[in-house]
Amino acid sequence: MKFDFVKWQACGNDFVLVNAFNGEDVSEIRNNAEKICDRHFGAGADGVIFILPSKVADFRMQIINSDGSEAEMCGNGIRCFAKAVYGAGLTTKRKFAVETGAGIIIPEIQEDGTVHVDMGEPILEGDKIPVAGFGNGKVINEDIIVDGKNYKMTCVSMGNPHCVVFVDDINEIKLDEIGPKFETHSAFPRKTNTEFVEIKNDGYVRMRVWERGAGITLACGTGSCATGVACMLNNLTKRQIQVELDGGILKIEWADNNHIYMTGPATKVYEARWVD
Ligand SMILES: N[C@@H](CCC[C@H](N)C(=O)O)C(=O)O
Repeated sequence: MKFDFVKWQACGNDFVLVNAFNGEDVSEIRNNAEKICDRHFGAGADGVIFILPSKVADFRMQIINSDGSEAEMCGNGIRCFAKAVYGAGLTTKRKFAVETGAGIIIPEIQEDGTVHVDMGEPILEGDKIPVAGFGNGKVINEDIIVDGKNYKMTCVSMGNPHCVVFVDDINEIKLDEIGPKFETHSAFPRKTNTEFVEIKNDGYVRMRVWERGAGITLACGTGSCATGVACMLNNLTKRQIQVELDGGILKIEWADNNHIYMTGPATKVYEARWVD
């Protein structure tokens, strides 16, 4: 397997980006995502992202988690994607449309190098909320028992599933122990990403994440959007907040048009060729 790739990171959430915009066959790369993401025997990444052509948008983005599973959307990834396609000269537009498993997402590269993204509307009920046993209604501040302990969860889909849990002290959460138990809990037939959130004030929260298919990561963009929505649904914050993650800070807004807007950085790390 030989292919060129570019390593990107956004708030420390890191990705191998592969350009297949001209219709290259990337099935072998896709099937080897777990090996490529391995931090000891591979390039090391939280996921592999493919730049693909689209019939309905300027581009299509596909994200494969580090365990080889496919996700519908990736918030940090789309900021990397936006700067990668612009930097590679695949578009001259700074604002464009990207087809994802969560619908059309619109990133816009700002003058300061950050990327402002229209992440679309959050989904609060229906079949995209993967919570069994709670009917099809909204899941806001509902009980869930995980590993014998009762937690209050709010479930938000940004195209991909998120379970947001508010805690008094985030430093007391043993993410590596409890994260996998949420991910594979029977309440979530499609598994879930889980965000633990401590409210600092009505405009600033601290969040740590256990990602479906990737485990502990330094940041999650869709998870930050879901966190913002959950904060606002529970009347804990204003509609514009900053989410402090282990790898950086994201600005999240739930606007009057019901769209979520996310703003944050994305940085190229290196270019390389995989040869094995
Ligand atoms: N880190 C991403 C989310 C990646 C996908 C997630 N693990 C899933 O399976 O849904 C982000 O920044 O949104």
